[in-house]
Order: sequence, then C-alpha cells, then structure tokens
Amino acid sequence: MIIELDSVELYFNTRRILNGVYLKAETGTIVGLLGRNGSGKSCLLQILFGALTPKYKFVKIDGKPLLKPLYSKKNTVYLPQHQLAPNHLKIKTLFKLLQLDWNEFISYFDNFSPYYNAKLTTISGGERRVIETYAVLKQASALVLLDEPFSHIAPLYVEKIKQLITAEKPNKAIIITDHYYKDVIDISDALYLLKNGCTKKIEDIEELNDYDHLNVDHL
Ligand SMILES: Nc1ncnc2c1ncn2[C@@H]1O[C@H](COP(=O)(O)OP(=O)(O)OP(=O)(O)O)[C@@H](O)[C@H]1O
Repeated sequence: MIIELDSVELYFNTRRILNGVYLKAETGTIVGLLGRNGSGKSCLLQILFGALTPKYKFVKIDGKPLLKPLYSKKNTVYLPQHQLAPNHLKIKTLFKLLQLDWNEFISYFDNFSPYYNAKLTTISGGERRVIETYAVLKQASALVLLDEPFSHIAPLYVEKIKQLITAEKPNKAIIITDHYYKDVIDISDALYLLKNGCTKKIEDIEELNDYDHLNVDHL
C-alpha cells in the first residue's frame, strides 16, 4: 500500500498552520516526521487519520483518491500524543479487549509483570505510554501513525519500542513523529521536516543543519 497526503491547508481562525504539505508512506517502510514544537506534526497526523478536518487536503491510497476519513477504513491505527485508553480500565481488561498476549508483552517488558491486575491510573505516565504504544503496534493494520511514542519513556524501553516498531514494519506503513530525533532517525527509511507549514523531504541528515533545525554532529 502506498499512501500519499498532499496539498494540506490548515487554519485555526486566520492563523495558517499548514500549507503545501506532501508526505508519502508505503508498506515496509518507516517514515519519520521531524519539526519543532508547534510546527504542526500532531495536526498533520490527525488530518491524515481523519480526526481533524482542514480547509483542504488530498489523500491517495495506491494512486486512488480517498474520499472517506482514513479511520473509517479500519485499516489504520493511531497513537495520539495524549492518553489513548480510558483511565478506569484495568490493564488485563485492555489486553483482553484488544486480544493482546500478556506473556508476549512480558517477554519484552518483564518489569511490568506485577501490573496485570492494576488500573492504568496506578502506573506511571511513561509505563502507560509503553502499554499504549505496544497495543497500537500489535493491532492488525496496514498503516500505523505514532505521535510521540518515546515521550516520557526510559531509554531501555525506548530501545524495546524501536525493536517492536521495526519488527512490525514488513507488513505495515508506519509514520512516526517524536522529539527524540536520534531514535526517529535510527529507525526511519524516509524523513520529512515540517517547517513553516510545509514538509521538506530530507535526503541526507546533513540537510537538517542547513535548515537550522538541529546539529547533526550531536546525534
Ligand atoms: N485546536 C486548536 N486550536 C487552535 N490552535 C491549535 C489547535 N490545535 C493546535 N493548534 C496550534 O497549531 C500549531 C500546531 O500544533 P501541533 O500540536 O500540531 O504542533 P506539534 O508540531 O505537534 O507540536 P509539539 O511538538 O509541541 O507536540 C500550534 O501552534 C498549536 O498551538
């Protein structure tokens, strides 16, 4: 599957947030979306998913225009920047509802074994992020949108999440954004920088220096 998002125009009142965006993702690849705070990365993922309606957007799947929101096709999963699962839920209930294998999860994250009966509210924000990201990655889907999966997560867990994302890649198209640039760049096959409302495809990470965005020598 090849998905393309083109010609996005997003305004909040008269403030223009996005214009002239192009982004392409295909099965078997991870696309990293970089950009400063407030550049519009989360809005862009919401627009692609269909949760936010801009003034204009054009989405194509395998070259054909998509006229319905992507979420209605049920082949896309989206990890939003903020909490995904309801607070009152027990972790074991979440695993049951989403048909996730607890033992497999524990094989990656053995520190979580005491949490099976716990409510999501009783674990830390970072631990919750690990569970939500795992749940999203393990769904059968063609397209995965990940908004800041590494936020508030300990480095050891970041490495495991990176392994899981890479393991899911062969059968999925994955779009990821996070401020942990090094981790995004590590696992991405293609990179886009979002700046001044437009995307720029980054062919060589040295280009990020030219855009005054980050010092690649520090990566
Ligand atoms: N509902 C809204 N109403 C008005 N402005 C909004 C709304 N949602 C987002 N914005 C503005 O749009 C801009 C882009 O927001 P967005 O959350 O997409 O940025 P981001 O690149 O994901 O930032 P961060 O890296 O800090 O998460 C920001 O300036 C934000 O304040």
